[in-house]
Amino acid sequence: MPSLEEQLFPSTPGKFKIDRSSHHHAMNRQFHRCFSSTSTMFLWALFLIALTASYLSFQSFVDSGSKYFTASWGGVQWEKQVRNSAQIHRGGGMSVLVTGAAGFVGSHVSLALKKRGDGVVGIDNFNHYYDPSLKKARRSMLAEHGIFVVAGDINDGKLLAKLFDVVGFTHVMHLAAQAGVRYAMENPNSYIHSNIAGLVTLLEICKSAETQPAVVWASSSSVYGLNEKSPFSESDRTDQPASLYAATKKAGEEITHTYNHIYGLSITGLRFFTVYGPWGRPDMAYFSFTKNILQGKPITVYRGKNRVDLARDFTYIDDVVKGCLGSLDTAGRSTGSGGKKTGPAPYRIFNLGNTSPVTVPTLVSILERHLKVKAKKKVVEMPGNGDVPFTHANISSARREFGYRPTTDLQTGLKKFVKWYLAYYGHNHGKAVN
Ligand SMILES: O=C(O)[C@H]1O[C@H](OP(=O)(O)OP(=O)(O)OC[C@H]2O[C@@H](n3ccc(=O)[nH]c3=O)[C@H](O)[C@@H]2O)[C@H](O)[C@@H](O)[C@H]1O
Repeated sequence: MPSLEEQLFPSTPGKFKIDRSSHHHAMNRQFHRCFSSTSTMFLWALFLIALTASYLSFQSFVDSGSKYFTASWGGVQWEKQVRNSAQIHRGGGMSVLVTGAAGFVGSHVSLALKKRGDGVVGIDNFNHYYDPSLKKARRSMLAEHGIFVVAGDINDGKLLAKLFDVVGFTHVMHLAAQAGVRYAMENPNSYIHSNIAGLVTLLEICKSAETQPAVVWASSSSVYGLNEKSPFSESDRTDQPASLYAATKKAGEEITHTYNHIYGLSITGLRFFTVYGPWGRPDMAYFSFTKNILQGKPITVYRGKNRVDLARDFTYIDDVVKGCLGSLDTAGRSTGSGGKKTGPAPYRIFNLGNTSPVTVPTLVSILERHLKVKAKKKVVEMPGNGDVPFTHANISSARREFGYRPTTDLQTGLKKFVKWYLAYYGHNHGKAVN
């Protein structure tokens, strides 16, 4: 389809063919006669100029119109919603911008903050990495508690700047990210878009704010990569990532460090260890296993080299939420203003794990017990797609700094997850109905 511009002003000379065949001589003569007088030519030129001018003004109308009509944010009503949501209802409370608020950890943290009286504004791009209807359901749940989640991308600097115009956020809880270890091989650019470019856009806005917020953000246990020293301590090496996901999270740790160093932003990076629970992520193993077991479909259980089972330091969502709030409470101020540093600010990194790894086959047997259904297991050797053989957090640093103490074992946490899953989806979710 030629563009409107091409149709009006063809750029290819070949498209303006003058038919010289004898059949059309009469028409051609008329055509020439038409142009023979200079006054007619002048009129034609005027007509063309008018046409061009009206086309150009139509174009600019379309441009400004699309900006106006497609904007999903802005306006008096919208600003009011943002302001109301950010309102603090306790003495000494904070106003927090939560990115990825319609996500798993984001929705839980938003709710916990709101419940204790802090102001919360969420932002989420509702992408299709997994079923957006679950994200929308989380947003409705948050709306019932007076939390407004703005539909927008953290790469939209104008939107972020606007949010900071409307609310003087004291803290940013940055949880928006492209998650998933193995999906990085399918869609590497989405990791760069969210975890690198989006992070930088967000930090640029934070550093430019008149009163800079303190930033707490989600790194990942995956930064330990092929580290074999166990348990993993924050000071262990993190220069051997096994996936692009891990590499972008590691890059995030370095990028946030430069913003701390140059602009005085207070930074806390949290290395989450395979977080699970109600309202969780459907792409994660415990969630997809549950779905498949209930549907009577086989599940694939990866196994490491030499038939060694894979293990994860599965961490229950409520424990992680406590860690997030503890981090926000102890974050310490950013020192800069309007892009200028006035002194050093804290830069911290904490493991938020459970300190007791569980193997994947054990995870499956716990699910079987809770679901009262036997799984059809297909055990295959771990493909080289980004997985690491095990994770195990040393959490003494978070314990020391803000009393982090996980209290939920996998058995108990999965029971709560299964209860939520059955209430939300029912027993027959996704089953073919005959
Ligand atoms: O701690 C993190 O920082 C990361 O935690 C999570 O990654 P992982 O620990 O890989 O969790 P998850 O996919 O649930 O696989 C769990 C186990 O099941 C095994 N697994 C997986 C799928 C499958 O089909 N079969 C299987 O055996 C698999 O081999 C693994 O051993 C987050 O997704 C990630 O976003 C990031 O936050």
